Amino acid sequence: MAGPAGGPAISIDALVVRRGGSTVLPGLDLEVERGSVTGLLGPSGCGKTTLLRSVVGVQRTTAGTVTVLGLPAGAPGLRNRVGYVTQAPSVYGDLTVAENLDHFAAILGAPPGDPARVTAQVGLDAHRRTPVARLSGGQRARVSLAAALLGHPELLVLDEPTVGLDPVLRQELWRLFRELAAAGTTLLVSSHVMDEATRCDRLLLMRDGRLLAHDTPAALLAATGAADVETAFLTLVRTAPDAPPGAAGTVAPEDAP
Ligand SMILES: Nc1ncnc2c1ncn2[C@@H]1O[C@H](COP(=O)(O)OP(=O)(O)OP(=O)(O)O)[C@@H](O)[C@H]1O
Repeated sequence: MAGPAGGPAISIDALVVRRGGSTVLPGLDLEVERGSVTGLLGPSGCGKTTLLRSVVGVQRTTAGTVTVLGLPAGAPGLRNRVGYVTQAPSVYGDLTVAENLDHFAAILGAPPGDPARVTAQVGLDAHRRTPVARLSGGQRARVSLAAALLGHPELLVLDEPTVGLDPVLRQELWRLFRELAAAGTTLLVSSHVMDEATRCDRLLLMRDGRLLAHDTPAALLAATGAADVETAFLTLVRTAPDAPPGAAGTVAPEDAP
């Protein structure tokens, strides 16, 4: 069922996506290695969520191919192998943390003990019996993350998982992401927060649905001569061929992520 174990986790070839009458991804190529943390960075509206949706197979695509763990994105065989956390928490407010996780574990056929394991991983042990509606926004986001960790997915696709979290929690979550990658999980993580970029193995810098760069943080800094990833990004934006005026996601300095 699995693709070749040594193959890339994600392989995208000439992907075109149109949404709402405009072309969001005009022809994107990408390979993501297994067991790595790849950060997807770019201004609001540049197409990050659209790319993540394409990887998990919930986005209607116009052309191109998206291969995930050796199978077409969205294939039934990937259901238990890919975890996806959207920006909006996707858990039931009227159920407790434990009830939510028991519910999703049953659907996935996750092993017994998995709900307790993932609850501890996201630091919500003290809230197991709390209805999700009574949690803070950051706690709710961690319940969604816990649900995505059920069953030990090989690929985790996380859309801005640290939004609304305080610095301590962000640091703890990044520690968890690094632990998961060290154990062989592949993570694709979108973020607006450039200081999180240095925690990634590789960075995808996106503008107007195009990848301006795909490299290690150190190589990006070396190539641009910038002292930090935000400056490197702006340097790349200035030197990249122009996008059409007013195109979605065009970076203005004050809009830089
Ligand atoms: N449901 C939709 N229907 C039509 N167009 C959409 C829809 N969702 C997003 N778009 C458009 O697609 C483009 C890319 O949106 P996308 O959500 O992928 O960007 P993003 O980089 O994830 O933004 P953000 O960082 O704000 O979440 C935007 O121009 C947006 O207006």
